[in-house]
Formats: sequence, structure tokens, C-alpha cells
Amino acid sequence: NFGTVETIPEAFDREYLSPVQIGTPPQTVNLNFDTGSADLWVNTNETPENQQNGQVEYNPTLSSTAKKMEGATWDITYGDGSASSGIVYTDVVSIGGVTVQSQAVESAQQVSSSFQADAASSGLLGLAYGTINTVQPVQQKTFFENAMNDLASPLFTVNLMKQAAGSYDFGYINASEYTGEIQYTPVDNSRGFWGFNPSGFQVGNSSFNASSWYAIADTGTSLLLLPSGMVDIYWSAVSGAKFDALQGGYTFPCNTTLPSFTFGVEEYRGVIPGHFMNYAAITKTTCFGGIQSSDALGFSIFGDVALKAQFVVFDGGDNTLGWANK
Ligand SMILES: CC[C@H](C)[C@H](NC(=O)[C@H](C)NC(=O)[C@@H](CCSC)NC[C@@H](N)Cc1ccccc1)C(=O)O
Repeated sequence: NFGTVETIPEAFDREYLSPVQIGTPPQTVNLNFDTGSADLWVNTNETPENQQNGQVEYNPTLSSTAKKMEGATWDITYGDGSASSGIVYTDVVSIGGVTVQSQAVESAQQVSSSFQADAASSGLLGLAYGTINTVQPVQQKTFFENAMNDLASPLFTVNLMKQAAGSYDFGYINASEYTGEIQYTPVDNSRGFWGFNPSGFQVGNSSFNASSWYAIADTGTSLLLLPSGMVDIYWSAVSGAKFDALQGGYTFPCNTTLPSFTFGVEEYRGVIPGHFMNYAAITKTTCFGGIQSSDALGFSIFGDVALKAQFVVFDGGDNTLGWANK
């Protein structure tokens, strides 16, 4: 079978939320689909009230198909320092008409401050490889891994949009969502991520700089995080841009016209329009850049700033990533 679900951007395209049905009768919660992690966790009746800010909860006691996974716990930390932990149930989970009868649903008994403050998001739905799922003592599979064998094709596609509704499609490729040909490239999943090797980059209409490095496709990261050498070259083309240690990255005058950023995947060239690199205004006149350094992380992240300019196929059958402009 196959299905599609819309995904809605929060302010600044900081994150994208999609409705997910859990339990019987179905309880709908909006989750942050995250190809950079592999835990499906959600605010529940077990999440302390003082760690919530109005989030919609999943309540397993109201679901006739919920089963507690005795003795199971989870505990996750993210690259931005946020974290959450708790216990585990299995229940029916449906996304856009694709149903998994027994999905590990991780109930949050502790969430860190950035999650507490994010009232619109009830949790995360991991779409990375289950090898980095944090449930103990028995590691659990992701929704996609559990659904994959029943899908028409063992893949899902990601079509994020700038300040507009996009979609996650499961089991099929919708040709109306992209232009040109899809460029497939092998995935390095040795760290549990959808890792790949970009082949270079280009700022505006300048020449293409061939280079090969490791990056991950991560819908749960807002920005495009690249080696500082590339980031410095990009911002050196923007008059008034400067590295602002207080803000933790490059800022620039908001009224500047920004150059596009093109990345290579083998022979393919993915183009990110210049205005996508304006992440958010810090003051009336100073804006924060959407391209920032990944040096502190140790690897590059193609987050939403890049992904919202592309149609991306995550193929779990042959472990490839497919890229197309749109
Ligand atoms: C510091 C933690 C390191 C990065 C590592 N954790 C990870 O790699 C986790 C699974 N993935 C992540 O932290 C990153 C990918 C690697 S970044 C170093 N993606 C998921 C993240 N953006 C999800 C998120 C969404 C909204 C708000 C906050 C966080 C670990 O547990 O060792």
C-alpha cells in the first residue's frame, strides 16, 4: 500500500509538523518527522504537567490496542543538547493511510526545555535507521522500517516547502512533486543516518568547487550546516555579512540580496535560492544566516534550509538517496 501526509512549517521553517494517528480509537498528534533520529516519542498523560506547555497528548489508557512494553525504557540526546526519556508502549500507528499494527511508541516522562517550550509539537517521529533507536533492553524499529515490506515501493519521499504545506509520501514517487531527473546516490548508514557524499558546491553564478565530504539528510535540523571553509566562501560574497560570536553564527543586513547556493550530488546540481539563506531576523535590520558551520558537530547536515529546495527520495530498499529540484 502507500500513503501521503501533509507537513506544515512552524515559524521560520524552524521545524515541520505532520499529523499522526495513534491507538484505537485513533488519537491524532502532530509530530516532527526526523530523518536524523530513530525514536518515535510523544507527550502523554505520563509527561509531568510542569514540563508541558499545552501540547496535545497521546493517552495509552484510552486506547484499547495499547500494550505496555514491560521493562523497556528510552533516553535520547540530540545534537542541539536537547533530550527526552521515558517508557515504551506498542500501539497501532497510522500516517496518511499507511498503518503499522504494532509500533513502539515512546512515552515521555522527561523532556528538556526546548521541547517543553514547543507547544505545537507533541514529539518526534524518527525516520533514520533503527540501529540508533535508543529503546533498551530491546532496540525498536522505526515506523518506516515496520511499514516498508508492505509498501508498494520500499521508500518514502520528502517534499518540504518554504512557508507552505509540503508532504511526506510513503511507498511511491509522485512525479508532480519535482522537475527533471532524480539523481540517486548510495547511502552510508554506518552511523544510523541517511549519510551521503556531496560532490562540491557553488556560490551564485561563480564556478563549481569540486569536493567530496560526508553529510547527512536531516529533516529535524533547521539549517544547512557545512564545513566552515565553504560557509566562509558563501558569506564572503555577501556585503555586510559577519561572524557574530554572540549570535553563534553569520549574520547579514536583512536588505541584502543573497546569492543562491548550489550543491553537487555526483553529476547532479541541487540549487537553493538565495532568499532561502535568510533564516530569521534578529533585529529590524540584522538577519541570521541559513548556512552555518558544522565544524563543532564533526559532520555536515543538509537540514530544512536545503531540503525545502529539493524533492528527496529516501530508499530503504537499496539504501540510496534520490535528489531532484522542484
Ligand atoms: C549530541 C547527541 C549526538 C548528536 C547523538 N544524537 C543524535 O545523533 C540524534 C539521534 N540526532 C541528532 O541529534 C540530529 C542529527 C545529528 S546532529 C549532531 N538530528 C536530529 C535532531 N535535529 C532532532 C531534533 C529535532 C528538534 C529539536 C531538537 C532535536 C548521540 O545521541 O550521540
